[in-house]
Amino acid sequence: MSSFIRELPKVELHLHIEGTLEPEMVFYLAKRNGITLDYADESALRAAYQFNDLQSFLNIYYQGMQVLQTEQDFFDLTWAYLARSHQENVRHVEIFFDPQAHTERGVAFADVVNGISGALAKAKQEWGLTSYLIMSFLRHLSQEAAFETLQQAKPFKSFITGVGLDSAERGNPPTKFTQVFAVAAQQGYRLVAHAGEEGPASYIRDALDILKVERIDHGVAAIHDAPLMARLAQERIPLTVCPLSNLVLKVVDDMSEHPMLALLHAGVCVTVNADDPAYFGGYMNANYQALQEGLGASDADLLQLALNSVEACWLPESEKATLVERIRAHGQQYLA
Ligand code: HPA
Ligand SMILES: [Zn+2]
Repeated sequence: MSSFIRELPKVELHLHIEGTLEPEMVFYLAKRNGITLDYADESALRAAYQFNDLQSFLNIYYQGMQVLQTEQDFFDLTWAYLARSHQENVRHVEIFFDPQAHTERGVAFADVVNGISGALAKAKQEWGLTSYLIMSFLRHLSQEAAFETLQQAKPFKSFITGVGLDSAERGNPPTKFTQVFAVAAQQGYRLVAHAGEEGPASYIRDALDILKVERIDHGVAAIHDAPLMARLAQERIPLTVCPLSNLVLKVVDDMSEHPMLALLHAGVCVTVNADDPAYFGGYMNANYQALQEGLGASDADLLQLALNSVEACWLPESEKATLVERIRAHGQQYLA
């Protein structure tokens, strides 16, 4: 790992907190909560992390998170992620959580949000690590279920900045959630959606034009649609791209075929993110490193990607300016 990458100030915009659940914590929480697991030990669990596509990952992902039961569990999970991020010089994060994956199992919405928010507040206090929380609807469930979740979120509105859309993409188009996104916007949530990960470029268009999202999560399918790519570049619509995720879930066959640099050099506001790092082999630094070693990204490319993340994030302009200054100073130190 180069010191350029390690010391680069970073912003993370596409991270599922449940996707940071490391096998060690699965076993620790299972024991604490009196849950028996189907795996003998941590390495047996890790060995089950063999994915062919998004669905094969989601099956393991929803299974693993069943050890998350109490507010303290959500606090500990989030705290471990933030400590790791702080170590990797991540300065600001905008993270997803999947409330329906927990309330469906009988966990209280309040326990989920209070646990996560408590850790976010502590990281801000201790390290100045800033954050926003994004509530993601599961797209394999109905729009009605999403409406119920939006209702449950009402008392916690001050802790939740945005609404997103994740889980199984194919067959669950953005248009399935048109009304609930419109109501969420009226309530003051900012909007994002996963689109164009496994699904077609048309899902990216529909997320923009029908759901009215301001950022696309993944969006790599845009590489197959030249007019869409031109529009993304022209309007500087951010894509929160996740290189190691795309490799592990076989969205690309090899990192050398990843569209990140083609999108970057076409002027699209692409950003680097970890998605579900416990499952995909690495956190932020590992994703930057994969782009450098596997795709041949230069330090100047990585610097631009980090600047794009600041442009794409939801911090107030004054805080963005501070981050831009730090990243540029880092560039001057290394690239002069
Ligand atoms: O990458 C993802 N795609 C869709 N749903 C998800 N839920 C967690 N990670 C993902
Ligand atoms: Zn994701």
